[in-house]
Amino acid sequence: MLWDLYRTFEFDPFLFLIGAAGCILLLSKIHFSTKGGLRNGLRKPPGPKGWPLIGNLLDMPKSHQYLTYMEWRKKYDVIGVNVCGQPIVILNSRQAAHDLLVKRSAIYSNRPQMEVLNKWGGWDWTLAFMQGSEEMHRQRRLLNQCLNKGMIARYHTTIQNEALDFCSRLMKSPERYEELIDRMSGANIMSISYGHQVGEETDENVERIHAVFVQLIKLGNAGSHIVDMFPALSALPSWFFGSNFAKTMECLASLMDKSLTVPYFQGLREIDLGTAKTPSMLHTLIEAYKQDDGSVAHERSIQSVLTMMVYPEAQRKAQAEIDGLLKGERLPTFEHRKSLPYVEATMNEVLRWKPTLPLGLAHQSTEDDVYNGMFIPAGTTIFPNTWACLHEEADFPDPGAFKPERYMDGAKFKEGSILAKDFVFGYGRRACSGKHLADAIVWMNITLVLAIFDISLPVGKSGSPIMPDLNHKYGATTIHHKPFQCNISLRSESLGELLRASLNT
Ligand code: HEM
Repeated sequence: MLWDLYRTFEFDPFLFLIGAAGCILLLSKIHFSTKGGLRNGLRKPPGPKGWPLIGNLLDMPKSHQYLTYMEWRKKYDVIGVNVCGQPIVILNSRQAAHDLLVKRSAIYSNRPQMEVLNKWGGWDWTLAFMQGSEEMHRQRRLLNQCLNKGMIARYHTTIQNEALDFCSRLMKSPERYEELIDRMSGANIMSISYGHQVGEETDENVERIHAVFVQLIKLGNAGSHIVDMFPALSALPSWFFGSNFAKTMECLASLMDKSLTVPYFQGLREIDLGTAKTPSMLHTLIEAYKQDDGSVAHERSIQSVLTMMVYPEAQRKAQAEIDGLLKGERLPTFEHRKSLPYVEATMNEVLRWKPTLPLGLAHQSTEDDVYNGMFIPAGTTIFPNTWACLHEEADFPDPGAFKPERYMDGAKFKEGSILAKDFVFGYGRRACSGKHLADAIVWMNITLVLAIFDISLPVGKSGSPIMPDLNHKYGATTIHHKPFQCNISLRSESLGELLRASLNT
């Protein structure tokens, strides 16, 4: 990056002045926030000691941060660090996450400034990275109107049809499972948001969602870039941070612009022509803004394939439950959800085992606060360590193992079980707006795939099964499985017939 900087930088007195002003602001911010007084004998949240001015910059892990924070948790469940003057608090327990982000949601529901994404990456219209404002409340209200729990039943038919379509494509080309999961996630978003049916094989809207997601992984969470820590630096042109960075930003901004406008106008045209699929959110809220977050649901679906392959016992139990209810004569629908507790437990474990957003999305506090004698100043960035909340040995013995049985009481779903969905979709007033929709999409796809297919490990030349690498990659915000091979085959010809027949009805 420095090399790019030298190559592209030519001395410009105006830029020099801006840069100098930025540095002064930066130093004064560091000076005042590290000096920031503690009142009446209150203490700071504990954490590694750090250095003058840069604070804990050198202590911060470069990758898989949630695991390092879990290590630190052995000493403290609420950790305070300070990176170049920016106070950061990491909530390492269910109790702390609930106490602050849910119970005190009124003052912990801002987002840290995401200058890089919002200013250069064209994300300023997306709710997820918006700071508290009238527009943010308006968007949440609109989304809630379309996606509250009671509304989701309106989309059941669409979700079921997309899942059947996915299964029929999977039946023809099982080796393309990953690409097909991508298509299915995008297709759900497109039809539910805009009433737009995606094309036969490739669809530019779905491909765009995927491309945005790939760029986003590179950029990541709050504080991933120096400009997010010191917003004054955003007065500099993007090329100041390297030509690659500037190109990535340009590409992301153009993708984001098209993601907003292309499907929106396509949807309006389809409504006008009467060719739109209904019901869609666009139908409900012609003027509403839309969110493209199918990518997270995508990773959930991939992980369910992975777990079913590596944990065949869980797969067999879930299939036995489905067969016991439907006798191989019908395919599951949403009506069967309550009668399939082991499938529910399996889904809960898929969500818990490797939460896609292990540190959620960062929140920011808007008022000074005191928690258990610790002073948390306004403007603190708060990371809920969702991974730690769902990997607590006391709550989930042997937390690294995939065990749906944790939630079972005999043949019933155990009352009072800790539900992963209370954590993986975030907390309080900024919790995921699409959580009920995502819950329905993930359930339907897991259940149909279990009902129709067997997923197994591929066999190598020596005749022994090839185990996938279960270590995951961690982008700046999200967990990703490493590529793996698997065998997906129809459980029986009659199930294939049932699938073909349901596609024709
Ligand atoms: C399995 C799939 C999904 C997971 C695990 C997930 C998870 C999350 C998480 C952890 C957050 C941050 C919550 C917080 O700040 O505390 C979030 C925010 C958000 N999600 Fe999702 N999400 C999923 C699917 C969806 C879908 C399908 C949609 C849209 C239909 C959606 C729309 C949003 C929006 C709009 C926000 C921002 C809310 C705000 O900042 O006020 N999500 N999601």
